[in-house]
Amino acid sequence: MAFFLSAAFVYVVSLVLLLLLGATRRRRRARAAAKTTRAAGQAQGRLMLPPGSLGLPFLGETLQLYSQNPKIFFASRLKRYGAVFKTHVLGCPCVVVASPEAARTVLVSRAHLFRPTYPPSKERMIGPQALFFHQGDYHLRVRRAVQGWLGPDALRALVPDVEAAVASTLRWWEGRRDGEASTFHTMKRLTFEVGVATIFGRGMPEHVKEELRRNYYIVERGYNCFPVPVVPWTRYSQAIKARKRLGAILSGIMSELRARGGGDLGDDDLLSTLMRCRDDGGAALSDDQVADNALGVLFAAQDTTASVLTWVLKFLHDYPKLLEAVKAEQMAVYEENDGGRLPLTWAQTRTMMPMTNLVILESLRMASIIAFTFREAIEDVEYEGFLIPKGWKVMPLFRYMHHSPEYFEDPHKFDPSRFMVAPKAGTFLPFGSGVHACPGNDLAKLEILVLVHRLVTNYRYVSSPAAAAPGRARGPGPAKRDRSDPPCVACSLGLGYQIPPVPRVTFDAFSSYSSASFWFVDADAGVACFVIDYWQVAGDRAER
Ligand code: HEM
Repeated sequence: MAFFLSAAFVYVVSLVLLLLLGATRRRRRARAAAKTTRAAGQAQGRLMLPPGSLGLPFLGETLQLYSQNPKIFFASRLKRYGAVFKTHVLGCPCVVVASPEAARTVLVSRAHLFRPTYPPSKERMIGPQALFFHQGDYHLRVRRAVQGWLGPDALRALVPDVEAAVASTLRWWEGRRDGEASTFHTMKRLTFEVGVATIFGRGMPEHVKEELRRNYYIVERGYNCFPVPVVPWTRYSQAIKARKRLGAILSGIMSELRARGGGDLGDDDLLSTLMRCRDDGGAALSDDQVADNALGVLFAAQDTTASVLTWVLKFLHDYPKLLEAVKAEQMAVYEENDGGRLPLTWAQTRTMMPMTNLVILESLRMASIIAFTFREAIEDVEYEGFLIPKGWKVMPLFRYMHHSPEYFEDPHKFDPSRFMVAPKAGTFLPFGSGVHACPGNDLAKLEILVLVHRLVTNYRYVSSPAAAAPGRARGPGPAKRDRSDPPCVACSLGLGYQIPPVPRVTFDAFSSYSSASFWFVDADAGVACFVIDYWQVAGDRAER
């Protein structure tokens, strides 16, 4: 027996050593390949393109990207070529960068050489004058206005609105029966409410809000569809029409604001802040510019935050000890607020919720809902001896860095305590970096903190027996509160919902709605894929 044990031990140790050796060799080979390419270029007195393959003519490597898990597509090339490589996907030659240094170069230190780039159909849908698509003076001016409005003073005043939106969303969720509302859709309701309060202030009449919501969702449904504008019944055409209606709604609101204020606009929302925004010569933004930016912010704020909220709830559900710790700190706030009778304050969200904050950071890392971004080189750029030609796309891979063992020990483990020590600079970029970094990050965190506070102090997680029935997936959702339960305890979970018939997905456990909607042309399918993927993975785990 002792002999077998020691043989097994020797076998395991040798296997581990061999694996480590293999990984080191692969890394060394990738570095050598990059060095050889660079040296060959230097010898000929010219810059070389980064290593990698441009694949087939026209198609590039798009088929490879779509026919496998994107994570594997990128990981295999990163292993072979190193942290900077070329490829050709979705019709564009592209340089992929996956090191903090390269990401910093593209997004921060030489950001002026790389402009943000989106497909024209997406620009048209959001509004071509929205700040995401610009750089230079116009971008800076609008960004200053948006950033100012999402700064600490504005957020402090916004806490009651976020609390009210959270309370009404949870009340709405509580009343739903199984199958009526997934977590993600419910979180989207919440983020829409908060977005509207932030952009348009408190006084928006309910019927205008409803029109806004109706048209917004039509736009959203068409956002990821193949753009066929001439055929009137496609989702894309419908979305373009709805976008025009949204522009008209905003125009009406602006006229009303002007009429009411006689030109002296109030300052309690983002819309009026944008209307007051002037350039150095004193010229105001046009109504189209204001509308594109207001709707752009609504768009940027919604699915991102709803996605992260969904992941936070999933992780709290999966790690009961963490849930207990989060609940303990939230109950302290609840008690300080006289059993929830007093409103939450900005100061409480900043100082009394350290554990919840760590859970949010770790959820942002694990889910990495914005897996990457795109830029385009506006001239030939030299990076570390390589050429990034003018017009090529550049793709910083955030998720790859967030899941790299080089920067995060045991990266697939959900461990909020890792954030008690700040990560190495430039390795954790859930909100991007540089001139286009997310100005809404504090608002997003505020929404999550307020939701978690309300949820864990008023509800409890339960498992619905219906959820386990064959053909149904168990997902986080509302279960009717059992009045015999002690009040003010944790969160009700356990909705079962019918899985809609959608294509299988090939994501790993930490794919997300946002990336799913990127890979699938249909936004609804994207939502369903996310739900299926996530619960299938949960099921697999339970069987192990
Ligand atoms: C957890 C939620 C969120 C995540 C993960 C997120 C992530 C990001 C990222 C990665 C970028 C940079 C994209 C790039 O460099 O190409 C970005 C930009 C942006 N985000 Fe967010 N975001 C979130 C919530 C919000 C919210 C709540 C708002 C507004 C209320 C917002 C407004 C914006 C805007 C306006 C930009 C463009 C900034 C510019 O181009 O200057 N985001 N976001």
